[in-house]
Amino acid sequence: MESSELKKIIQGIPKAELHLHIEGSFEPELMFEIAKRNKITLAYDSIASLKEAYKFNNLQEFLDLYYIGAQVLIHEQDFYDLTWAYLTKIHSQNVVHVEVFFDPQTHTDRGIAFDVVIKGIYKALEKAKAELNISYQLIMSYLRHLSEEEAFKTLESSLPFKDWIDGVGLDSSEMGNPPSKFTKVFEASANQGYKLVAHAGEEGPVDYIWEALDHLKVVRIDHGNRCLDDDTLVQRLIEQEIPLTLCPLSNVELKVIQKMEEHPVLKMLDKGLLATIHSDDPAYFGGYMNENYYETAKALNLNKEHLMQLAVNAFEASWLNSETKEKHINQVREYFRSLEL
Ligand code: HPA
Ligand SMILES: [Zn+2]
Repeated sequence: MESSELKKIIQGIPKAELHLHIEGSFEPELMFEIAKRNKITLAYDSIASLKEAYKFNNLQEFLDLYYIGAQVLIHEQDFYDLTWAYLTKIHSQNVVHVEVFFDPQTHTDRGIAFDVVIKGIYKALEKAKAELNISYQLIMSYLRHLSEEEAFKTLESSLPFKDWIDGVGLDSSEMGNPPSKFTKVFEASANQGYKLVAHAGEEGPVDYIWEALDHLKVVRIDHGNRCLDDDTLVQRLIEQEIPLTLCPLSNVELKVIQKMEEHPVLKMLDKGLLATIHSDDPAYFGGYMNENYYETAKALNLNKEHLMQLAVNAFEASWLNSETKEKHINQVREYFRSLEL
């Protein structure tokens, strides 16, 4: 397929984004603008020099910069502007449903109140629902490099806003911080009615995916690249229809894979896994949903059937109710049929 035709097809697909860290959508231009109004001096003297620093050898090198960037977010308006910028961007890419991660501890640890963070994010999400017709779910992620006790404090802080939060996740430095470290707080989160997901098998071993399933009882695995190392696990994921939210550009940028041609998503689709594609931290990894679809399709020579399957899988894997899921899936199928006319 010609590049321009492929791009046009991808643009037109109604898409769902299920793996997105709102702090990772912080574009350098907006970061400088917010830093300026909050009278914070960034360690980089220009947008160009900040972008120059976006070269990572692993997850930790990225996280170090991601947490520094987040430090300029102080007021509710900052969180609102960050979220609104992301939502208008994905609207331009025909993303119609999003499940957004936010990391409260990245902010509460610097003295920003939980309610400041969530109110800014929530108001932008509600505006997008009303004005851009984007449906959403909100997922509060615990930082796994911190203790379970600190995660419990975050759970406690979230309770006044329980109606705004749909689920909890687990992110940050994976190696040395296995899912089992958070068994109790995930159980307590489930008791509050939160749905459960966790990053597992991004850099970490296949055992971490098993732990996320067996100890945390998650309904979805974020990344999960490493599952192909274990046939028994693959069978389990297929039988229980556990989705994997893959992030191809992230995987290349963080050297989880050496090049896009090695990305496991096609093998996963061939095996019948519920694999989906998302952007993770688009401001840091060089692309939003369209760019992730495009680079993956180009490198793996994906055809229209594959693209359709990926788009359908994302709605299937979402937390939309079954009627709305069906509606979106039919729209995806109709779109691909219309391309053949
Ligand atoms: O890609 C990621 N992996 C783990 N933690 C994260 N926090 C933001 N992005 C990521
Ligand atoms: Zn992630």
